Amino acid sequence: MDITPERQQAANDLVAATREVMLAASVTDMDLDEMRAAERVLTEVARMLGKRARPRVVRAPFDGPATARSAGPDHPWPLFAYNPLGIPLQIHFDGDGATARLTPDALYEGPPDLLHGGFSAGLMDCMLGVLIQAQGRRAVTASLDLSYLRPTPLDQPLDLRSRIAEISGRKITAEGWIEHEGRRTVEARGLFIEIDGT
Ligand SMILES: CCCCCCCCCCCCCC(=O)SCCNC(=O)CCNC(=O)[C@H](O)C(C)(C)COP(=O)(O)OP(=O)(O)OC[C@H]1O[C@@H](n2cnc3c(N)ncnc32)[C@H](O)[C@@H]1OP(=O)(O)O
Repeated sequence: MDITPERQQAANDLVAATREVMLAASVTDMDLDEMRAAERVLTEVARMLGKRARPRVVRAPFDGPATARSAGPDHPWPLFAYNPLGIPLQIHFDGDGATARLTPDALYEGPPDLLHGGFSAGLMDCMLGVLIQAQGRRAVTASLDLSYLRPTPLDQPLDLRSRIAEISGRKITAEGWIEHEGRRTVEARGLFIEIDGT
């Protein structure tokens, strides 16, 4: 089925609403009966949506980040607009770098009141990988090293950054970091290998 702009917007709105439900379901303190009632509604919604489904989540076009990069820093590329499990990011490209701002909520908690380190790794993989994709290169992560320098808080704005460090043949090294109030909490360095593919 063709993805018209209206359909794309409806799918993105549905995913955003699902994310709200995920957060609400995780932190709700309702009575037992209310929780059961909510569960019945959600099960019904899942049945309704599943009546006609594709086997995989919709893929955004490969050249989307490159198009956003050519349009300039005021045209961010949205990540995980079709998948409520991903952490939604608006990635801005500026020359050889990328930036994003995120305020992680309770869904992403690891240690009490802090961002789970696995999510930090996922965010860094995305910031590095999408920056490479925005240069028109098809590459996969071969290795990703992280240093957790200090705790990363929830419910506070975080700045995410990435830049290309080196390109040598098929090997692309990129670096990234997460900042809170101007101090780095996480640093990452990843090796990406260009692959053939359409
Ligand atoms: C259709 C496709 C769509 C794709 C969309 C992409 C955009 C997505 C963007 C978002 C992405 C999101 C991110 C994701 O989620 S990507 C998903 C997670 N990553 C993977 O699943 C990758 C799995 N691994 C592989 O497929 C292969 O191992 C690759 C392709 C990486 C290399 O196997 P290949 O047989 O091709 O290469 P080679 O063995 O000839 O090695 C070549 C060179 O690389 C060096 N080397 C290799 N591995 C390592 C290592 N671990 N550490 C250090 N160095 C390593 C090696 O020494 C050699 O160097 P040199 O001797 O030449 O100096």
